[in-house]
Order: sequence, then structure tokens, then C-alpha cells
Amino acid sequence: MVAQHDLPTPDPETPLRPRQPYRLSTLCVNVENPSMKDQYGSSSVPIYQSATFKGIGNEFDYSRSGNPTRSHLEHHIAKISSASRAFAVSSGMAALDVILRLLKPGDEIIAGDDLYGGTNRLLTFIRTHVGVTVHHVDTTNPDAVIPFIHPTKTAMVLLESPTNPLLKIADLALISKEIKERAPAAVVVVDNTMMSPYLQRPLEHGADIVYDSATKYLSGHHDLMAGMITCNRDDIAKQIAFTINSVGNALTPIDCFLLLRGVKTIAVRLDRQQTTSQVVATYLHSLGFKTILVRDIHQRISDGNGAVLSFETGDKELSEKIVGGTRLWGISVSFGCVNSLISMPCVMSHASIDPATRAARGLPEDLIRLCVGIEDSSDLLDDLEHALIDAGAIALSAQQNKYVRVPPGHAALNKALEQEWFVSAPGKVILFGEHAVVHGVTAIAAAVDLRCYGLITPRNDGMLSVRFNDIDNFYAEWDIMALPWAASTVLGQSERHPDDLDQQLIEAINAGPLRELGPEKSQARNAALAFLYMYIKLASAKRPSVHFGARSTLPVGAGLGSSASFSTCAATALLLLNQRIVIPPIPAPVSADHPHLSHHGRHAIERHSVEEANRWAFVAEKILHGNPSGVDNSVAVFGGALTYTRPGFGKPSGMDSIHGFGSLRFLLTNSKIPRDTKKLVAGVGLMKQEQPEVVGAILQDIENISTQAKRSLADSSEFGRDNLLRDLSAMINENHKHLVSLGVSHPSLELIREKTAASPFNLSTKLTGAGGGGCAVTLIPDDFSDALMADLLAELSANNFDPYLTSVGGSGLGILSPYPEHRNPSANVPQGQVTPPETPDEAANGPQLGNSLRTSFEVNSLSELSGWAHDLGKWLYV
Ligand SMILES: Nc1ncnc2c1ncn2[C@@H]1O[C@H](COP(=O)(O)OP(=O)(O)OP(=O)(O)O)[C@@H](O)[C@H]1O
Ligand SMILES: C[C@@](O)(CCO)CC(=O)[O-]
Repeated sequence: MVAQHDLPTPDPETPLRPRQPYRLSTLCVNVENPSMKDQYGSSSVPIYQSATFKGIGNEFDYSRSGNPTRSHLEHHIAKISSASRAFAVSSGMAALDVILRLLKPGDEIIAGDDLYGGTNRLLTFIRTHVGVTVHHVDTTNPDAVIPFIHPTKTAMVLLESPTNPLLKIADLALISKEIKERAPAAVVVVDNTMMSPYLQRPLEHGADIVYDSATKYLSGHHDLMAGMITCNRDDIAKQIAFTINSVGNALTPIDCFLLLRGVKTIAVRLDRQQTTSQVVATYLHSLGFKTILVRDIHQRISDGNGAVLSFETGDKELSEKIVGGTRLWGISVSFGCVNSLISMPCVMSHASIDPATRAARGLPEDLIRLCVGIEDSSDLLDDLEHALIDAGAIALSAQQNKYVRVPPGHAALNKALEQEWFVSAPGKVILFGEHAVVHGVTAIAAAVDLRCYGLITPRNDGMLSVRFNDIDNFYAEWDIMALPWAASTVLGQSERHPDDLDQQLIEAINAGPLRELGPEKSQARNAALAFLYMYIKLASAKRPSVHFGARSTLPVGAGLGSSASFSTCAATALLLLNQRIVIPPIPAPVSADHPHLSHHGRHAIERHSVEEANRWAFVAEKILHGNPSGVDNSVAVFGGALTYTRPGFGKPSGMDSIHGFGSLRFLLTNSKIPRDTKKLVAGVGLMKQEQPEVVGAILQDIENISTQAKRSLADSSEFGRDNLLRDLSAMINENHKHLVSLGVSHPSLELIREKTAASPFNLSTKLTGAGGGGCAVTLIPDDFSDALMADLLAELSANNFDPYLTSVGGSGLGILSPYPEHRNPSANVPQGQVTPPETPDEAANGPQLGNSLRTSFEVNSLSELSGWAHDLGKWLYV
């Protein structure tokens, strides 16, 4: 029914091919009004920015009563709304106000129960000030409306369909018919803002008056406020024109111009917005969020679903996080703009409805409303996904290789930026193949029962800090914004670190945050460099303010892989913080008798996460060691005992776990001679360059030892325990000799060898790790008596060495479970605001967070550390 204001369809050129009337999307673009031709033929309707018009008895005299730009707009909106008349006023609420002035005291209104908050507010006002009765009814059910219809008193029925934000649908056609039959004088009024005339024209379905907040889809750009009223009844039109003229709330000429301009693109905007909102709804639905979509009856009445959708998260606080975490989706009330918007109706657009009424009307407090714009749908999904991840609403499941919804109760656990992450990794002993492994030879190594621990604690002051208790209690802090971000090449969220270190970033860190650390602080400087390098590479998007602390029960720099276990802790903590790895939601236990996470937490970290941790630990090792083989970090991450062959030497590489190692007893003796792995490794490299044949032969011999040791360990049950121990002893001596030839022993290590080899001990010893000092490893036969051992320990201690009996092959990387049900409530964690006794000055230590593990972590004695960590709760291991 667009007859009166239809664009003239040209006469048929031939009777055989008559022209069709223009379709709606064409009508939307053509704003011409044949009866208001512009005197200059302007293509765009001019703005008649004039309050008055000269002359007597002309069409326009005063802009409150009429203005040419407004007439043009009203003609156009009537045309696309199947209306005979349209009126432009200053806002959607002004439109409703004008319509409600049709009522008189004693009249009754039947209105929906899920109305826009502003509509409710105005209805409440007229109820109390005008004496009109308002019945709120579930208009999705026409049967619920009928009992409230009074043949004479019902003066108006006010409908929204779909409703905002619950998208409830009213059968406009059926309700209009029922009303006309039962209360012929009542007018049916529809708020069509959610649809716009492009998608729904309620006048075609029996409504008497339709109004739109033209601030939304009609204009489309959120750059004006306007309301449109359309109708087909002259009697009503006359009253509306009278009210607008009397009240003076007609739309200004410039806003009429903007609205005319905006409406021309409504078809393309809404077509795209609808397509994208379908994509977004499908995405949210696939993640398992309760997503509200328009459907059913609506299909019969409208031409589309619109571009507003809602979803529930199950947790109001979580919803607030998601809404606050988007960047492309602007947090804003209102909808219908070319830009996408996100909001929480209960705290924003519908906050004016009291919570009890909201609850009674079924408006969930956690509901998130999405108003889809015309941006690229991939960008919108990407932004939404980031917000869901950051809020902890979804998490990566390596098993399913996709993001999955985190059960609402557990969402808080994955708020990685807000919680502490406590990790640990073991040191290692290399039995065969150190140094040679750098040059492609297979090494045999195992985890020892001494560990490094790393703790990341959130700060909230834009600072980043580290404390290395084991390195003269080193503490440093930096302003995060002042870190050399510009020097770093950015890595995508799932991108791997390239093989080569970013030298530009290393130089920038050394010249910037670390510039004041002289050579005497090289240990702390290197550790801080590795940490800052990974922090900048991994945190470029979020830049969280945190404190990182590392402590080790391992001797630092003594050949037991302290750097690899430190690297593993720092890398893993940063990966967890930045959600590059996640601890997947715990599945519900199958039964009380078979809870998950048994097996002492083993295999509780997904493979993909473990490999990612190992890759980044290797990056840190490169910073600390220059040219590491990767054996140390692989043991620190995977634990157990393994053979390791570095890639790139034209033979099979990788690692294999070996068994039979765990039953062996070793004595580790720290010579306490400081040395530098980086220099020692570089020294062997130089020797290889200068004497390739000599070194080549040594490397080949070490390879033979590793191969034979591996075979002996694998076959030990067949050849007997005694043979195994004898073979290993011989190979230990032989491997050590080769290390001496490579120039990496030290007189103190030779002394340890001499002492342990002497009668009555008769033991085999070799240096382990990089040598040059550090530790020696001695194989202890099964029949070595306690008394002999006591003598040996006394002898070594008397020579100022630190002997230590260890077991090997234990757990690799561990992460303290983030799930509260795994935490030990009786663990010694201080409550409330705490200030460590040794570090009273907040300025020098950063602010302390309540209930943080940090204080205990830093002040516990070294001997208490591992017991305390163990008692905190369940540790998840590789
Ligand atoms: N607990 C720790 N806290 C801070 N930094 C540490 C810690 N443990 C190791 N590091 C870093 O690692 C460096 C020690 O690495 P180095 O390679 O010299 O010893 P190692 O790893 O124990 O020996 P190897 O590599 O021969 O097994 C330290 O100088 C420091 O930079
Ligand atoms: C010396 C070395 O072989 C072991 C250091 O623990 C170096 C390495 O493999 O990276």
C-alpha cells in the first residue's frame, strides 16, 4: 500500500514489457518528491535552515508548523512505511509522547511487559499524572491480551515486536484484529524501532499508528536524535499535527537533512547487519551460549530478523568482563548504528526498570545485547572471541583443538591476568653427552629432585617487577610503558617465535631497562633479560602489570640445569598469564570414586601447552646460553629420563624417554667453582673450528658411549643389574676423559673424581653439565653401604664440596592448579594485606595484593620452599 507517495512509475514503453513498480530498497534511495521539485534541480534536498518564511498565505510560514526539508523527509518516510502521513519529531520518546497525548483521563492502555525502559518510564508518568490505566501484558500471547480489552475504555494498545532486548514477538496482525473486533475505537500503536520500515511495516498488518526512534536504523549513524510517527488515518494525523505544532517538538531542518541522507542506505546497511548478526549468533550458539534469535510468527509479518541479538553467560560479573573487554564493539546504549555496539541492558538501557520488575519479566541480569554494525564480520568475531577469552568465558581445548565454553562457575579461574600463577620445573643431570649434544651427538639426561619455582603475582600500578632470591636477592622494577615495545617485532597470538632471537630487542632491553646493571650483576642481568624479552614478546597486546619471582632449590650455575628450569618457569608463567596456554576446564568427575586428575596430577597439562612451554623455555635458554642444544629445557619440561638429539645434523632428532634410569642412585657433588656455561660452550665450538678432526673423533666416541648406554639401560633386565652398573661405570670414566680433552674440566672436578675413585669407595665420577667447575656426578652401586656413604660424604664435605644424594627421573614442569577445589585451605597463605618482614618498603617491592602467595614464597627458607609449595594444593604435571 504505497500508492499515494509512490515514485511515479514511468509509462510502459511497450505494452508487451510493462515496467514494474520500484521495489522497497530502490524507494529507500530515491528521496524525490514530485510535488516538491527544487528550483535549481539540486540532487540532495537542501537544508532550509530558516525559522520563518516570508509572505502571507504561503505553504510555509514558521518552522515549528512546517519546514520544506521536514516535509521532504516526512514524504519520504511515509512512502517507505506504507503510510499516508508521517511526522518527524525530536526523538523516539518525543514521538511516543505525542501519541500518548491522544489519551484522556480514564482511558486504558494495554502494553507489552518487555518494553524499552524509556517507554515504561513515560507510561508510569502518564499513569500517575494523567490518570490513564496501564495494563502490562505478555503480548507474545494474544490470548493474554483479550481479558484486558474493554469495549469502550481501552483506548490504546502499545506493542513492540520484536521486543528489546529479549526479542519476543507479538502477532501484530492477530492482536490488531482482536482489538478492532472488541474495542473498535482503540488505536493500535507499534514501536517499530527494532525493525525499521525496511524490514516491517505494521500499518500493513492493521496497526493505526507506528513510531520509530529514527536515531536507530532509519538514520543509521548515531549522529542525530529523531522520532518518526506514521499513520494512515486522517483523524489521527490531524490530532498528531496539532500536538506537534502546539508542543513545538518537530525535528530541526539540519536533522531532517541528516536523516534523509541516512535513510538512503538503510537497505544495504540492514542487509549486511542481518547477515553478520546471523554469523555472530551461530558462533555464540556453537559455543553453547544461550542465544536469543528472532523467528516463527515474525517470519510472516516481517522481511528479516533485524540485527540485534542477545546472549546469556550465566554470570553477571562475567558478562560485565566480556562487555568491558571488547574493542570494536563499542559499549553503548541504543542500536541501529553502522558501528557495532555491545551492552548489558540490566545495567544500561533497562536500568530504569527496578530489579524486581526486571526479574518478573524474565530479563536476565547477565544478558548481553549485541547490535551488529557493518564492519567486516571476521573482525567482529575476532574481537568478540578475544573478549570471551580474556574474560575467561571460553578457553582453548587442545584436545578438541578449538575454543570451548568454560562452565560458568569456572570462568573466573581463567581470568589469567587477575590471578597468581605458580609453576615449577626440575633441574637435570646429564649422564652422557654434554657439550657433544650441542654438535648433534645424542645425550642421556634425567630430571633431578631439585626444582626452580616461579610465581607471577598481579600488580595494579602499571609496573613490572622481578625478584631473584637466589641471586643476591635481586629486585628490579620497570614502568611497563617505558619498556622498548617499539624495538620488538610483534608476534601474533598463535605465532611461534622464529629460530633466531630478535637482536634488536635484546639490544634495546640492555640499553634501556637493564642499562644500570654492570658486569658484576651479570647473573641477574641475564635472567632479567630473558624474562623481559619473553614478557615483551608475549604480552604485546595486554601489557599486564605483574611481579615475577623465581627461587630454586638447585644450585645456580653449577651444571644442574638451573638456567633451563628458570627458563621453563618464566616461560610457562608468562604463557599462562597471557593465555597462550590454558588449563582447560576440569571435566566433571565420572563418579565420586573416580575423580579426574588422579595419577598424582601427571599428564594433566595438555600436550600442545607442554610443547609451547618447551619452545619458549628454549628461547630463554638461547638468551642465557647462546647456543643451547635444547636438552636441558626438554628435561625441565618433560621430566623423567630421556635421550635427546638436536635437530639439524642430518640424522634423526628429537627425544625418547628411557626407563631403567629411575632405579639408579647418584651422588651429585658441587665443586662450588663458579663458571659460565655460555663461555664453555663457545670454547668447545671454537676448538671444533680449529681442530675439526680431533674434536670430530671425540664427538664420535661420545656418540658411541651414548648409544651403548642407551642399549645397556634398555637391556638391563636381560644382562643383569651388575653388568649394567659395571658398563655404566666404565662409560662414565670414558666420557669424562673426553670432556677433559675438550677442555671443560677443572682441578676441583678432578679432585672429586680422585676422592670418589679412591679405595674403599672405588666409584666412577664425571663432570656433568657444562663443566669448568660446577657439579660432578657419581654412580652409586646398589651394594654401596650406608657406612661407606657416610664416610664419603664426610670426606667430600671436608674438602669444602657440597655432596648431595639424589634420585632421578621425577616430574617435569608443574603448574599449581588454578581451580579452588584443588587448593589446600590450610596452606600457609597469609590473609589480607600483607607486608613481608624483610621487605617493608612498598616502593621497593611493589604493592602487595591481599591473599597473595608472594610473601610466603619470598620469605620461606630454602629448606621449607618445596614442602610449602607441595602443600598449597594439587600440582598439575606434564
Ligand atoms: N633461580 C634463579 N633465579 C634467577 N636466575 C636464575 C636462576 N637459576 C638460573 N638462573 C639464570 O641462569 C644462569 C645460570 O645458568 P648456567 O647455565 O650458568 O648454569 P646452569 O644452568 O645451572 O648450568 P648448566 O647449563 O651447565 O646445567 C644464572 O646466571 C641466571 O641468569
Ligand atoms: C653443555 C651443555 O651440553 C649442557 C649444559 O647443561 C649445553 C647444552 O647442551 O645446551
